[in-house]
Formats: sequence, structure tokens, C-alpha cells
Amino acid sequence: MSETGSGPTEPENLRGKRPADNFVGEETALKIRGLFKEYRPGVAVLKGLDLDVDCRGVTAIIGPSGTGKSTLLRCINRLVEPTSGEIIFEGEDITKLSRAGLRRARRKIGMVFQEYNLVERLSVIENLLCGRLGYISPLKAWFRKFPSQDIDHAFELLDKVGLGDLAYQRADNLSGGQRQRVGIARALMQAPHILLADEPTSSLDPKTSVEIMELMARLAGDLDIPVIVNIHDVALGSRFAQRIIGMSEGNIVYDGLPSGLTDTHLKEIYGGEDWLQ
Ligand SMILES: Nc1ncnc2c1ncn2[C@@H]1O[C@H](COP(=O)(O)OP(=O)(O)OP(=O)(O)O)[C@@H](O)[C@H]1O
Repeated sequence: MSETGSGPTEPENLRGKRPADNFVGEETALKIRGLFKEYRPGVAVLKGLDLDVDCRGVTAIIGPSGTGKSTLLRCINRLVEPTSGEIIFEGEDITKLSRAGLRRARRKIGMVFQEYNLVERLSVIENLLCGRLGYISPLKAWFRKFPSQDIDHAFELLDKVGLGDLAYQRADNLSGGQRQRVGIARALMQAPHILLADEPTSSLDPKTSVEIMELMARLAGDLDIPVIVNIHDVALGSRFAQRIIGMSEGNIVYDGLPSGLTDTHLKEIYGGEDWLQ
């Protein structure tokens, strides 16, 4: 990533616009306004973020540890409660939803976690079907009697993520990369309208990390849904994302194309410069 000095090489239709404007329009899936989060009174972790996310494509959020990337992602499905601001998803402000409304909205928001969050003693296929427990009657859930279309869908997704042969393996027998594939397939079981991934490659080796990012980008394209991914590896994020959000100290300081990210931006995002050499 070299510094060009002339700014991002932008397609003609994006030239001259503020970065955020490039992604606003009827095609907006998610609109965040003035998002503010304090875990402790007076200590802001997110400082009034505005962000619009398009209905398709991969957006990578980069930034140093502790800058609020996970907090931002988790505010979107209210795993973390925002202090103030709006998060408009499919016409509803997520921050104002009742418990039932939030449960319904969360079904449309898939989440992939760094540590996979699988049920270790269950098989791969059961881990996927667990994602459907909220959709069937409590009695059927108790006996794990899943509708045949859910079972077919789970097998289809396992094929899509390359785990068709491991359906009956216990989760605790899998490698990190295989576990993350299960995590992705499980998130897709609910047919989400958006996928959030919180550091999905942090626990994986470089080759497996590329494979996981490749898989998420391909599935997002196939399913025509947007993906927002928090990622520490700037090169990996830039390779698979169409848009980079750079965060520093709870603010968005870069919002644009991966090709537009210069050393100057990286210094602003991460601070210092010795690490760049
Ligand atoms: N549950 C919590 N209670 C109190 N403070 C928290 C909580 N979760 C996060 N924080 C603080 O909020 C700040 C932002 O954390 P967050 O995890 O969002 O950053 P991050 O950019 O995702 O970091 P990393 O890349 O290391 O995961 C940090 O100072 C962190 O200590």
C-alpha cells in the first residue's frame, strides 16, 4: 500500500463526493446516525458515528485494538446497547425495538464470531439446526424435531461451505477453519438480510484466513446480501472488501475504496509510522 499523494483512484461516478455519499441511496441496507456508546459514564467508545451500508458488497472495518470496532458491530444487533443514536435497518430503528421486535430483527441479521460460538458436543449439522430452534414449537425444539426443509437447507449450506462430508462430526473435532465454516453456515441458516462478522479470521492461520474471507465474499455475492467484517489484517480486508471503514478512537477517519487507502490514512488510523516500514 503505497502513498500516491493523489488520493484514491475512484470510478468516475464517485469522484468529487464525500466518501459516505458514495454508499447512500435507495440501495442502503443500514443507516446509522449519531451512534454513541459509553460503557462508563463520561467515557465515549463510539463518538457519534454516521454510516450507511449498501445492500450488497463487503465492508471491512479496520482500526487499532480498543477503537470500538466490535462495539460498533454489536450495537447493530444490540448485543451491546447503544447509549444514543439511530440504527435504521429495513425501515425500523433497531435502538427503539421492543424485545419481540428485536428478536424478529435479529433473525435478519446473521453474526459470525471470532471464537465461533459453536456447541462443542453437538454435531456440525445439529449446530446449524440450533439456529432454527427459535422458529419451531417448544415441544418440537425439545425433541429436536426439525422440519425437513430446514434439514435440507442445512445440508445445502454445509455443501456450500465445503463441509458436506463432516455433517455428523462433533464440533470439538474440527479445525479452526472448519469451525468458522460451521459458524458461517449457521449464521446463514436464518436466511439473513445482512451478515456481520466480528474478527472472523483472528484465530486462524494466514492461508485459512484467506479461504474464510473468500468464502464470505462469495456467499455474500451468491445470496446478494451485504457483509460487514471487523478485521485486523488490512491487506486481507482490502483484498476482499469493496469498501474500507477506518476507525480511530471511536471515530470514522477513513471511508472509501481499498485502493484509496494510503500510508497517510494508515498513520491516521493506527497512529505512529515506524510500524509501516
Ligand atoms: N463490556 C464492556 N464493558 C466495558 N468496557 C468495554 C466493554 N466492551 C468493550 N469495552 C471497552 O470499549 C473499548 C472498545 O472496545 P472494542 O472491543 O469495541 O474495540 P475493538 O476495536 O473491537 O478492539 P479489538 O480489535 O481489540 O477487538 C475498549 O476500551 C474496551 O475496553
